[in-house]
Amino acid sequence: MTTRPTVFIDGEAGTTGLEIHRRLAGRTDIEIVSLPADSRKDPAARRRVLNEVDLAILCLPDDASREAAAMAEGGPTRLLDASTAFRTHPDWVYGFAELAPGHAERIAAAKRVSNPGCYPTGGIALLRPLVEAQVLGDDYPVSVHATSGYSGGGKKLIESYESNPPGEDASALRYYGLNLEHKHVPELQVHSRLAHRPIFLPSVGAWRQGMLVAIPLHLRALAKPVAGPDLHRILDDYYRGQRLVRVLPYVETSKGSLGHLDIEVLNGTDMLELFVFAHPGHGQATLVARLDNLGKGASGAAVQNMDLMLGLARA
Ligand SMILES: NC(=O)C1=CN([C@@H]2O[C@H](COP(=O)(O)OP(=O)(O)OC[C@H]3O[C@@H](n4cnc5c(N)ncnc54)[C@H](OP(=O)(O)O)[C@@H]3O)[C@@H](O)[C@H]2O)C=CC1
Ligand SMILES: CC(=O)N[C@@H](CCC(=O)OP(=O)(O)O)C(=O)O
Repeated sequence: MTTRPTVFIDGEAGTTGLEIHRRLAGRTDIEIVSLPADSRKDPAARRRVLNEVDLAILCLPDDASREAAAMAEGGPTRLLDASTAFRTHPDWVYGFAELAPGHAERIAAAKRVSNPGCYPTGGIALLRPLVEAQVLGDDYPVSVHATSGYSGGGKKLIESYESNPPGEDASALRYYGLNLEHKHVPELQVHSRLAHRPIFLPSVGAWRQGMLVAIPLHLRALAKPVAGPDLHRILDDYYRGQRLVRVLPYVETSKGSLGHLDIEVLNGTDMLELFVFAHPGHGQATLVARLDNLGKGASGAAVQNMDLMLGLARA
């Protein structure tokens, strides 16, 4: 009889932890280890389990993740962290399997993997192939405009939107991160391989889940003389054969075709869709990523990384 790998979800009662649980329900190739509800925040109980299982998935606030990683330091347990704490840490492998050729294998071999942020998943997926192709110079002044369903804000923001009456945070749509200090900027810059900090303008609104990430480009400012179809071909080649990243057909906007994208289309899936819109006459393009912030933007990516790390099928 073969033993099944054991998996502990630290923070299993939170938004990301519950979604991972839901995705793993019914899986017979792993064994989920849980703490009783009354000891799920007990440091001694967590330390014990964190050193017993094959893989621990940390779905905790940053400080609690750092604390859990310290508890598991030196032990045999492999860690997959959903927080922002280690996403640019040199000892941790960034958990975006489609980042570059061979990257899924790096995740599979790693002892420490950091699951990407939801917004950077879209931004990096669009930028990295163009930087690698030296079409987008690493010094291009990148701006990323993105919008997310409120579940991206975790339990507190969900309660605010779903309580009756709604909390004061529950606006129809609001910009935030206007201090240009959003926690996702470092990973967006590092893993896109940009020389300078991108400007990142996030927004959140009154739908539960679903995310769009848009990057406008002036074609004349690119490092090579390329047109919209070239940008599309680079992305299409880069992600060919990937199960969870789909590059949609090129859209030449001057031909009056598709001029809008809906945000909730991928909800409940782990898919990431990439679009290139360009207007040759104006020399302008918009790259867009669409995803479910709780899917490929969080729990879906975590399960994909878990499968890679444990050598289970599907990844
Ligand atoms: N929501 C999202 O779309 C995404 C979130 N993330 C990241 O995942 C992590 C979790 O986020 P999210 O699920 O949204 O957050 P939530 O606030 O929904 O859940 C966090 C969970 O961690 C528990 N917790 C807090 N401190 C401790 C501790 N010291 N020991 C044990 N458990 C603790 C909380 O307990 P209690 O229930 O008592 O509050 C809660 O259940 C964060 O780092 C976030 O940045 C990543 C990608 C997307
Ligand atoms: C709408 C909203 O508040 N979103 C969160 C990001 C959610 C997310 O996925 O970020 P992490 O992966 O880093 O937790 C924010 O902007 O802080």
